[in-house]
Amino acid sequence: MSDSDTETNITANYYNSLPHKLASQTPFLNLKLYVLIAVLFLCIILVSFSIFLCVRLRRAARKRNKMRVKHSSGSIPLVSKEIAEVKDLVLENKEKDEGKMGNVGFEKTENVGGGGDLEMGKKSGESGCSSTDDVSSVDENIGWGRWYSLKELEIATRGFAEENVIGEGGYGVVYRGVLQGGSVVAVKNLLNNKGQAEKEFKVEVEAIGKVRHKNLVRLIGYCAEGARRMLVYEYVDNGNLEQWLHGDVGPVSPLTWDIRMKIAIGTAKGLAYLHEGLEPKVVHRDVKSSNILLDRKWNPKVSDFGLAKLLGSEASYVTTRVMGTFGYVSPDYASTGMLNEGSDVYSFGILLMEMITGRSPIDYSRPAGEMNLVDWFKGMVASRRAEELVDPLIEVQPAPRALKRTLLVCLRCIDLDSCKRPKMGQIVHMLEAEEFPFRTELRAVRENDTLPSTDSISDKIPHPTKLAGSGADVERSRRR
Ligand SMILES: Nc1ncnc2c1ncn2[C@@H]1O[C@H](COP(=O)(O)OP(=O)(O)OP(=O)(O)O)[C@@H](O)[C@H]1O
Repeated sequence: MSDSDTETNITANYYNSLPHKLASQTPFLNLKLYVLIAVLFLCIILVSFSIFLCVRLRRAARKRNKMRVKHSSGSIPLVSKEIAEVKDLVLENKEKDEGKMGNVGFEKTENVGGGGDLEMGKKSGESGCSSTDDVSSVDENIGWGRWYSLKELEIATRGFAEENVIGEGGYGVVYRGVLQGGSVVAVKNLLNNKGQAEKEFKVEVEAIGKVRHKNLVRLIGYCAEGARRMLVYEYVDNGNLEQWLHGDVGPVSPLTWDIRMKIAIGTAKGLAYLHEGLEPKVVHRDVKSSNILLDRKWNPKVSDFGLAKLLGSEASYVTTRVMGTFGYVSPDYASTGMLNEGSDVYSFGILLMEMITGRSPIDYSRPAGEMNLVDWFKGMVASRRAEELVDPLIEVQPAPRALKRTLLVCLRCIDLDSCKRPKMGQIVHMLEAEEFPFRTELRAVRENDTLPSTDSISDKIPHPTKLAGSGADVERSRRR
């Protein structure tokens, strides 16, 4: 091979080599190949990063949505982060306790005069829901409300869109919906949780389907299609009491003393109707601030009847599984499983304390002596520091007599002896009556120079945080 041949070969090799190819110009904007490759590589990295970012942001938004309650005005306070964490802690503890409980199984009950199972009133052969055009016949069928088809509720909630989520409870997600006629409703889409949805569904329909009271949230219908169970309620547009008490409302709470009393009295009226105005009577079993919905005029409406029990007159009801929410469950019900309306009265007493003080029943973020509201409350009353109990976010202090009256109602509601607790109807009168405390109560106040019952109550009320571990398995049956 000649020298010139060798040179030609070397040149040819060079032109075929990778470095040369990379350095060669491409038709795309006359860019060199390696520049083009670098640009492409950068683009791929950027696109992947954007996708990753989108996914993360969506996940975070979904998480936030779960914690948040959305409302049309956007002015309703979110529950503060502190409270949310405390709730999580309580839940964690509960879950541990439930774990300890093991598989207790179904609620074993001895019900004297209970309500029995609900007949769903479904026409035989139907798939479960009405269609829009058979509304009138369905109305005849169930009397108090109507069935909704899945399709109707899908349209009302825009396909159960995330932006229509109002909140999420242990039994499912609640959506805001607008029905075809324009009326606004809340749709609770029950989780299909091993028959629990069916149970909650039946209980709610049975307990409040026919009930009409301005202080009880109205159930206007339901949907049962295949395995889907949904409850349709009137929409209450101003959030719930928990949000207003523990959310971020700034230095002054919009809930003045008078508004709080209006809420307390309305709630008491709603419960009095359940206990004293119905046959069989209804025990709510989950009276707490997040179950008190509020309208724009601060009218309260008791909601969430998923744990309610129907008790016939003279009914005594024993359950091996105590239901309710940590901090609100009465000690006697927790330890014996004996259920009567006194359990709701106790929870109402705790709720009233919460309204006076602005504190949660159990708050792990507080110093040890203040974590348990009942203990702290009693201690303050006993050491005659009742004025210091009032929520610092209340700008105008209540009149001493009004404060005394309300504190007295609290203490009577949480009497360890459930028979000594007042009935809800009496509580309404006590809260409304200007002349209450009555002469006898005042005498006791004068004699003790403090509020009556305090001493007798003080040592007896068990620490609610101890309930779950003390053999009384407090089970909220919530299922997150
Ligand atoms: N009829 C309604 N109108 C407006 N908001 C409602 C209505 N019913 C429920 N909500 C809101 O939806 C959210 C979830 O309610 P839900 O009753 O399912 O759960 P919860 O009471 O918060 O928890 P749980 O049922 O586990 O005790 C709450 O923030 C409540 O304020």
